[in-house]
Amino acid sequence: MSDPIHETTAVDDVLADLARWVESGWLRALDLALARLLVTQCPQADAVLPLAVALLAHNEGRGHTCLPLDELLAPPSAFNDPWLAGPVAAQAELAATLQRLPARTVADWQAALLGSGAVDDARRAGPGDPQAAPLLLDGARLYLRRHHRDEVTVALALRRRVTSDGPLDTLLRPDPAWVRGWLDRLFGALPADRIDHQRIACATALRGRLTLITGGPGTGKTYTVARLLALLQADQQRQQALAPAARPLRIALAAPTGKAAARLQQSIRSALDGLRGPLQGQLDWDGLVDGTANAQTLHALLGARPGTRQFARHAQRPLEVDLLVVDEASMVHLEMMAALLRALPDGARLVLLGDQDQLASVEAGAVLGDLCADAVDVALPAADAAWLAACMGPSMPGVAANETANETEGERQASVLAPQTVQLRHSHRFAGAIGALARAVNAGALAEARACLGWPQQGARPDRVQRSPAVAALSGVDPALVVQVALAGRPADGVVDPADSQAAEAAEAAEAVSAAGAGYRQMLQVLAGQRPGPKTLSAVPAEAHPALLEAWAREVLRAFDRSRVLCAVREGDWGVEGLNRAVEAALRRDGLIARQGEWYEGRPVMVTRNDPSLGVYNGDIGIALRQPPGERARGGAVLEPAGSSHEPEPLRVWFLDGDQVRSVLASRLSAVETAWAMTVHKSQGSEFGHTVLVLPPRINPVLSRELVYTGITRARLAFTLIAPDAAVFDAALSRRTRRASGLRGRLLG
Ligand SMILES: Nc1ncnc2c1ncn2[C@@H]1O[C@H](COP(=O)(O)OP(=O)(O)OP(=O)(O)O)[C@@H](O)[C@H]1O
Repeated sequence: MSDPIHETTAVDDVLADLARWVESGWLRALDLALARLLVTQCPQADAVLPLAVALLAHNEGRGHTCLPLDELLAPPSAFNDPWLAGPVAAQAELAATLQRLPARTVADWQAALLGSGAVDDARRAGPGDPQAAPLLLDGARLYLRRHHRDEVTVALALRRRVTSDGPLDTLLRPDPAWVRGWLDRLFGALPADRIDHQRIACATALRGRLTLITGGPGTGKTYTVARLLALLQADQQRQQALAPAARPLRIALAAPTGKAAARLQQSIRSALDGLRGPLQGQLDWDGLVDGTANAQTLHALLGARPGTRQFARHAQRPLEVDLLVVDEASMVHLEMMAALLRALPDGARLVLLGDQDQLASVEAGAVLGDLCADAVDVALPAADAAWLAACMGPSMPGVAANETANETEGERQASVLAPQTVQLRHSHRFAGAIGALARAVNAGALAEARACLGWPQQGARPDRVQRSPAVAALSGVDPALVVQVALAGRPADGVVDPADSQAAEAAEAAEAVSAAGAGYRQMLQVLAGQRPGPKTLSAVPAEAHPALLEAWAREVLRAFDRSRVLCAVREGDWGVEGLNRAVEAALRRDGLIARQGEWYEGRPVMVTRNDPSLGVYNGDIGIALRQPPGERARGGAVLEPAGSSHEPEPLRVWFLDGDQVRSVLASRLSAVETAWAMTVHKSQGSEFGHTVLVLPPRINPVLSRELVYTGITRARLAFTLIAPDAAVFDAALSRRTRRASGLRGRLLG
């Protein structure tokens, strides 16, 4: 390392390798640019620096928050792990580059990086140091400075919530018998031999300032939270009776996307409606209903400032809430979680809901997975266990809150969040074939998953294919490649949303099996057939026109949600781009859409960038509709006569939030893409009557068990898999997504 000529050559060699990897497409130009920049700024740096920087940036782009040097430098078999990404050939090249460098061990790399001038030691670095280097080394993990800061913020804030005495602990705790009485009222009396994790979640939340409720789709997370809200409201009223100065409970509901927030609000509202009758007179319902009337996106809750990473709410100007419920927490990335925790007052309760087995957030971090990773199936500390046992009554013998607890403390170091984490295990929605497939996929049980799909053995081409010409015609896919999984069917225990009456379900199911193509055709038929025409409009006063228009838009949007094509990848014929083109072509051929240019009536679009001034957020889905002739809408559904103008009415894009619709002029939406097909990533937080999952013909780094599981669990009634090669499905199931992060380690007790 002392020979400057050798060093320069080694750096150049590494840069040349990186440039080649950019050409071959597995490294981004951006990764190389960052490596070059730091080499220019630190001319004395060892050749380790550009390689580490490029790999760190590459990892960051794939959702990892750090570069773990120990894993990078482990023998090749270990770094074959998909987290280091890239095709096999790239991994071989990387191995060759690593071999060429004189630095071999983690200690060599640490010394080289810390001596480069571009990397600070996290254990010595001060937070606001103006001389700070752009990168931080924390033990064997290399970070971009901001990821390190966010990770430390999240870990410290969560630790504080579960370990220190906060304002909640000074409040008068309810008596366990009082809690038990309320749980019986909210959930019904419990058979003596049953452990009910939904009740455990409520008792856990009552005691602490942080509760994590995880579980697959339909396991009753929202059902539980509605009851938790009622329980906390009852507790607040109890406290107000004892200490009249105590103020009413201030509740906030939030989710990462507008769609998920609307779903949360709707589910909570209908669950509370169901409780109101039995509990009339025992709770301040108006207070509770008012407090839960408005679920927001996290961006809106925190006051996102367009074009910056700043929020209006932060530690110095915290949120004014006593209880914050965040749904779809698996989609919350590290930076957002850090911002949320900074803005949340110490005394407030935080309840995170999500499915830890789903895909992690698009941006860096796998926060929910990290928080829950060690938190399930561990024995509880005695005090927590005693509290739960007292609240649950005889149904909870001894101490095991997580009844499969099979390790004692000391055998495994568990997360400090373990006592505050509850996993719901019983799906109330998925009892049929879709549920069986989702469970098999989540467990990586290939034989079982293949059996659900009608593929008898590994390596064999499906021999029991149910052909679906509608999907095939729509997407230009060979019908032999389409496999449909049976309908979800009615849940075995008969639990069905009131809205899903049996007749509607049967009709919808029959429609669903005829595949997404039929679903889109049906949506376009609703669009054309239910449009309020001049005759309908002239028969009612002008003030009633907006409501008619809104009802039409609502029906079109609901019809669109009955089916959806989801893709694993974006590019190619089997990706979002190709399938969007194929669907458009098929619908145009059938005369169902009249595409002229980019915009056409019936075009479904997804917003790709937040625009608070228009009230649209990344992930929102809307449909372009034209007002009936002679009417013109401005600012939603406020109509004005079009006068004598014969210009076509402008297209407006309509969005559905729960039951509410709103619209924006299509010409004002600059960041949107067509959404006949969308990625599984973007579908998180939504569900569709019939989901068609399309896998690419070749194995791709994005394929994983979590991706397939997330795709399947978007289906409510029917699921169709289009897999050109069964081996791709097998490969996806064999790969678990792993995200490099230090968060899990920072939360160990
Ligand atoms: N203990 C229970 N008793 C009766 N019905 C229940 C129970 N728990 C949940 N359900 C019902 O099961 C269905 C699914 O519940 P819920 O929507 O709360 O699940 P979820 O986990 O929030 O689902 P998702 O992840 O899809 O949002 C709802 O119809 C709900 O009313």
